[in-house]
Amino acid sequence: MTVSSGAVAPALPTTEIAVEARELYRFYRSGDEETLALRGVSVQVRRGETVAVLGPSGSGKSTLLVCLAGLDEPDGGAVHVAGERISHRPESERAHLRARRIGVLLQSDNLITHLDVRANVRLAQTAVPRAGGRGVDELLDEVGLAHRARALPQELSGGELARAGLAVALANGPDLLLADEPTGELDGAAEQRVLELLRSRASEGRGVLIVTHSPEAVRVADRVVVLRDGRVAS
Ligand SMILES: Nc1ncnc2c1ncn2[C@@H]1O[C@H](COP(=O)(O)OP(=O)(O)OP(=O)(O)O)[C@@H](O)[C@H]1O
Repeated sequence: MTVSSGAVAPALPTTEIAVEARELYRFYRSGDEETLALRGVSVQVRRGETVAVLGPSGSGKSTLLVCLAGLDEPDGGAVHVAGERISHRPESERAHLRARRIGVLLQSDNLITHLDVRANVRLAQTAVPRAGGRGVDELLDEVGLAHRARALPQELSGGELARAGLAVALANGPDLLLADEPTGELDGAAEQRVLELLRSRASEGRGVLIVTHSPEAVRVADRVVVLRDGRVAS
């Protein structure tokens, strides 16, 4: 594991890059107040790589993650996922790219409340009916939730919800997995299992970026990017 400036190395062919963000800026305005959440952040995750993003509360970690996912638009800079630009495009195009290429796990969960766990995972696969993908049962087994397949989200514990959310995020076989505190709700054994799962997905040639405070997650990461005040700390 190395600590990185997050700087972008321009020489890699785009086929080797899961996500590349260049000089991202994001300003939030409420009334007269302006918050500079991202101030020129450049980050790259290669295929096969697990990157942990650390930083104090308010340093811009979640903002970076939603900009990489195309869930929010940066005010400046650009994001490319698997060589395709996701920033500064209509929401429908961003959603289409996300459904095919990206798995996202946010702190607020990504489950639809009136569908059981199994149906939630299946729904996330509808954009990618390609052969060779993992089936719903295999995914639920991998996250240790096969026995809760028929449960509704509100019937799950915090740790089970996190793992169901992860199964949904992995359901489309993403080139890029973006996860905000994927192990925050998990005990030691469950955390190990999830971290091993993320590592195994990276070893298949996917890029994995996790926002985390967990020392265990930092330990398994190939590289750490530290944010401070909306900038990559050097
Ligand atoms: N929708 C919003 N409107 C206004 N300000 C926001 C909004 N979202 C985030 N911010 C502000 O932007 C800054 C960065 O927030 P962000 O959530 O990205 O930080 P973080 O590093 O993820 O924090 P934490 O570790 O506490 O989750 C903070 O000052 C936050 O208050």
